[in-house]
Amino acid sequence: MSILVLISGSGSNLQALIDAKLPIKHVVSSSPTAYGLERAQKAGIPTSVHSLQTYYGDLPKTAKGERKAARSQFNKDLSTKVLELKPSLVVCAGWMLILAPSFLDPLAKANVSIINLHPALPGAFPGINAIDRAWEAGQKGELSKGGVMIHYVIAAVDEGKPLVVKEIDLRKDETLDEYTARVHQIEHIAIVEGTRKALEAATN
Ligand SMILES: Nc1nc2c(c(=O)[nH]1)N[C@@H](CN(C=O)c1ccc(C(=O)N[C@@H](CCC(=O)O)C(=O)O)cc1)CN2
Ligand SMILES: NCC(=O)N[C@@H]1O[C@H](COP(=O)([O-])[O-])[C@@H](O)[C@H]1O
Repeated sequence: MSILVLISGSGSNLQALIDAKLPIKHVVSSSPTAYGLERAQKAGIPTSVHSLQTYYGDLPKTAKGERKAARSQFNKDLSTKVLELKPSLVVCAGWMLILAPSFLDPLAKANVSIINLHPALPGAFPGINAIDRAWEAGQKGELSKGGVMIHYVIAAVDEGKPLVVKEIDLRKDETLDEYTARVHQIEHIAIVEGTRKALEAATN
């Protein structure tokens, strides 16, 4: 049993997985400057970088067709790299790119599940900046609960079946930084719990 972790940034959730002694086989970062790469290397975990910018090269943003093709190849090549490493499970721990069917389909065919950490409750604030959006809704009195979930990854972003859901109360007298710090604390618990659950499901 082993997991492959996808990251894009600081890697504090990767660090939670490392500290919990989960069987991490490899870490792939979408960014060559992600601090999470240093965390993995310090823990003796092999790493690699798979950068979308490398596939885009000098293509201008107006070259929509060529960029779409490049992004599909990025996803296909990522699936090849991942499947060559034969993980039991892929964990998106702050992976900040939407995964295309050219990645999802080969993994589904190989029965390799993918899970993701998302800092919101099921059905709320899909996509990026979910922490800020939840906090703002709380400040406006529109929402009393934020949260964190670990969910299976499907093509529809952040709509896969939840594995772990943890609610967090939204407080009017709390700054964004204070709320964010609480969310991160819960994330680090949820990602270990969710990864253990998904690993168990993958082996049964
Ligand atoms: N097909 C799926 N891909 C991903 C999922 C998913 O559920 N299905 N979860 C995400 C993680 N994530 C939220 O939890 C997320 C990350 C990034 C984005 C996004 O819009 N990315 C943009 C780039 C954003 C930017 O850099 O400013 C993009 O990919 O073009 C949405 C959701 C992981 N992938
Ligand atoms: N939609 C996904 C998303 O927004 N994920 C966010 O990326 C961060 C990664 O932090 P890390 O690199 O320190 O683990 C996490 O805090 C999580 O909220």
